Amino acid sequence: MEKVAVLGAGSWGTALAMVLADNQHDVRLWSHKKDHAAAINDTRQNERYLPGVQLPSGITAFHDLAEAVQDVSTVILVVPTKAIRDVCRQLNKVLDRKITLAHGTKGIEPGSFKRVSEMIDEELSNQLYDKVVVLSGPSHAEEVSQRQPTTLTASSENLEEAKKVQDLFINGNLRVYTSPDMIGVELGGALKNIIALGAGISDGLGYGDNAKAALITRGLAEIARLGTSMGANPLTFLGLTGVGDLIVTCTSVHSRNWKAGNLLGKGKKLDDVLEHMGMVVEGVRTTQAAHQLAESQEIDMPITDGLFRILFEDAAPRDVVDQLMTRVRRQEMEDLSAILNNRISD
Ligand SMILES: NC(=O)C1=CN([C@@H]2O[C@H](COP(=O)(O)OP(=O)(O)OC[C@H]3O[C@@H](n4cnc5c(N)ncnc54)[C@H](OP(=O)(O)O)[C@@H]3O)[C@@H](O)[C@H]2O)C=CC1
Ligand SMILES: O=C(CO)COP(=O)(O)O
Repeated sequence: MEKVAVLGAGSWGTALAMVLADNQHDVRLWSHKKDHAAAINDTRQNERYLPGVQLPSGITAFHDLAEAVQDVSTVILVVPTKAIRDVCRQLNKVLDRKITLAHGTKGIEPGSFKRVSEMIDEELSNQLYDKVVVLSGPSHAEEVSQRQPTTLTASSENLEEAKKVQDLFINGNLRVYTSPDMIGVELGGALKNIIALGAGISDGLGYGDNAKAALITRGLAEIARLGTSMGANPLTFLGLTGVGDLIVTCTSVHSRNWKAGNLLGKGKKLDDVLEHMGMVVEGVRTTQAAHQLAESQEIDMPITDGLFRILFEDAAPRDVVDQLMTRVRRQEMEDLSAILNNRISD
């Protein structure tokens, strides 16, 4: 049994805490809100984020970060991307020894284009951990909390650290693989949220399965182009954290990104949609970041560009679909082939 702190008491932090408790670990679930931590301990439920789910007795909620991380061997960060830097700065003040550091957050920071592990590396004192581990894959909290079969990948530049995280989480309901391709795993998890917004819009507009399959596969093509140019292994995008997560997020009723896109497709305004959601919709900020990143890398990302125009320039979704359908004729794999050829010749 290990003492593990899960920082972020939203739907995903709570579901991951449940897996750890099922595996007999002593789990400290940290909420930055005092009344939220107290309510979790009192009711043994996280009513706001996972309503109706009974929490195992191995989970204790904390509001005081110092108490939450006291004597833990591992810290799992599961706050939204925009909160990562702030929580790391708070951790510097309260951690007093080296721990295994993992995160389950899916995003890219606008402006800096940093992946979550890069943000952590910039903020957290390097004496406190070795290499960050990312835990990612097709995994909605609602199903994990019902102990339905799910798969994840733990990736790190230090595979021993990834294996520690694999050991902590793996059980009969949750199969955890490892991967050395941190860049590919983090980018796949972050970028699929953009395509899921697009899939929701497509459904909201009343388009059918053909359109969604096209979005998923052409979305995967542009994710692979950007990811490969950033140094990822292109094969990673064919795995759980690439096409796997893309499928689940574009097709599941649980997806926050799909739901937000669906409301946009039905004509709702972005601000109203985000207010209505009440949970983080990472794809919105990631669209901004990926749009900037693609421009700086000179990578063609037409779906991401279309999403950017819908979200930030008030473009009409139907017009964006028309523009995507009438682009210049292409060979299906030409851009990715060119990027791979460049990498081989470098
Ligand atoms: N939900 C899922 O199924 C999955 C989510 N993820 C990823 O996990 C990450 C978290 O998502 P999820 O749990 O769904 O999000 P939720 O919206 O369900 O919860 C977010 C949690 O983070 C808290 N929070 C927000 N800002 C801060 C802050 N500055 N400091 C501390 N805590 C903060 C929120 O508190 P408050 O109540 O105050 O807002 C809330 O408890 C995202 O990157 C998401 O993409 C990955 C896989 C699956
Ligand atoms: O990453 C997820 C599933 O793997 C969760 O996606 P949503 O944030 O769209 O719900």
